Amino acid sequence: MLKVGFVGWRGMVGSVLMQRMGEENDFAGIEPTFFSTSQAGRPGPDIGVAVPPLEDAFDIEALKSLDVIVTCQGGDYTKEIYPRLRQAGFDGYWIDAASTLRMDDRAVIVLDPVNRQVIDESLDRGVKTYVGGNCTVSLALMGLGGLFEAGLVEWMTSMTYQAASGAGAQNMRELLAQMQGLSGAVAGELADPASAILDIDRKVTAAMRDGSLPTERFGAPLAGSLLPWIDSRLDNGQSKEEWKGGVETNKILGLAQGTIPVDGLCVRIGAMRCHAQAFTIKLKADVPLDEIEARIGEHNQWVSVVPNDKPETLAQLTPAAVTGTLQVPVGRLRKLAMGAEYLCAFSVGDQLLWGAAEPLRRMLTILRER
Ligand SMILES: NC(=O)C1=CN([C@@H]2O[C@H](COP(=O)(O)OP(=O)(O)OC[C@H]3O[C@@H](n4cnc5c(N)ncnc54)[C@H](OP(=O)(O)O)[C@@H]3O)[C@@H](O)[C@H]2O)C=CC1
Ligand SMILES: N[C@@H](CC(=O)OP(=O)(O)O)C(=O)O
Repeated sequence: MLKVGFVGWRGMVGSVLMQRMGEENDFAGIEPTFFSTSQAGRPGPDIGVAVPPLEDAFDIEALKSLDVIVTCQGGDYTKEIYPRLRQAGFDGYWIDAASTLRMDDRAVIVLDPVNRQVIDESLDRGVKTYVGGNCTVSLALMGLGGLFEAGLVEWMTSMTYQAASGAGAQNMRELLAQMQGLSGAVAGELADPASAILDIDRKVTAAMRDGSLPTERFGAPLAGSLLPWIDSRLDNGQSKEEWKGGVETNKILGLAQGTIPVDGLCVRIGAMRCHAQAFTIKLKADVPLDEIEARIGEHNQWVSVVPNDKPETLAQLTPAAVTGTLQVPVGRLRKLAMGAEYLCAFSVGDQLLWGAAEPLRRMLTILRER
């Protein structure tokens, strides 16, 4: 039985991972040990069977004794522990949610419905480091995998609408507190159907600008607004989040860097945990729309094609409809006015499931079943 250590299981991504592993009965086939950077000695999680107290996540000797380490603890932890652990002789598998090692030559980015072949070949070659992809990248490939698999994509832009959860649990709370602040600023007017909408708008705008909303996490009001910048700036003017779109897509697909250019703008919006993306896809040929829909819809069991009409779109293609599910609907499929090889599409996906925890859970299953 595989000895598996879990680090970061208490966090938001880790909790979703624990939940999914419970739902899929994944703990049955492994011998789990739970670690913490701050709670060593405290009771472990409730996984249906007794588990020993939490171990110290900085204890290299304890970590070294494992076959597999799954970490959702974050990049700082990976930066500190991974090199020390490998140097100390750890030869087991390292499965990680953080971006730190993604572009490292020793690591494979895992998204098995899309790149199972890359994963299997890497396992055969003895690769021991497997990292989940950036959430928007994984969700784009889960949705449009059928087009990439058929070699139809010449280039793609992704304009994102990213949820607060991508920035962390505290950011989700801050978004809600901002919403509360805005509605509180006009509570009286909202209760009075006769109040003037321009008065309401003026007060809401004033609340957004007068510093009364909490902005410690996002740095600016997100509720009632949006933030067209995610992560740090690179020298070429891209944000780091935008850079990941190109480099991670090609790496996941097992292609040389730059083979399929992918770029766009990444924008934070006031959704809770579902990322959405609007794509412009330059096809290599004028493929009919029904063939495109078939290729997208048949690629994996989680993707679905939403008919390009308003009622179906509002019912199926929104964060409200998708959140908490593994579904990745793709809709608004039509050829753009630029020409028959220019396709647009819109997709939505839960960024904590396929965007973070699910690829890791499935990588552990692949190891367990080998
Ligand atoms: N958020 C996201 O959407 C995505 C995140 N990731 C990666 O996953 C990493 C972790 O992200 P995320 O899960 O959002 O991080 P969290 O901040 O939710 O959790 C990280 C760690 O914080 C510690 N912690 C301290 N206080 C608490 C508390 N009250 N409740 C729970 N945990 C607490 C826990 O470690 P301990 O037990 O050691 O104290 C926990 O494992 C990120 O750094 C990123 O690298 C990857 C993809 C998406
Ligand atoms: N940066 C993403 C979330 C995330 O954690 O991404 P990454 O795993 O690439 O650091 C967002 O803000 O929505």
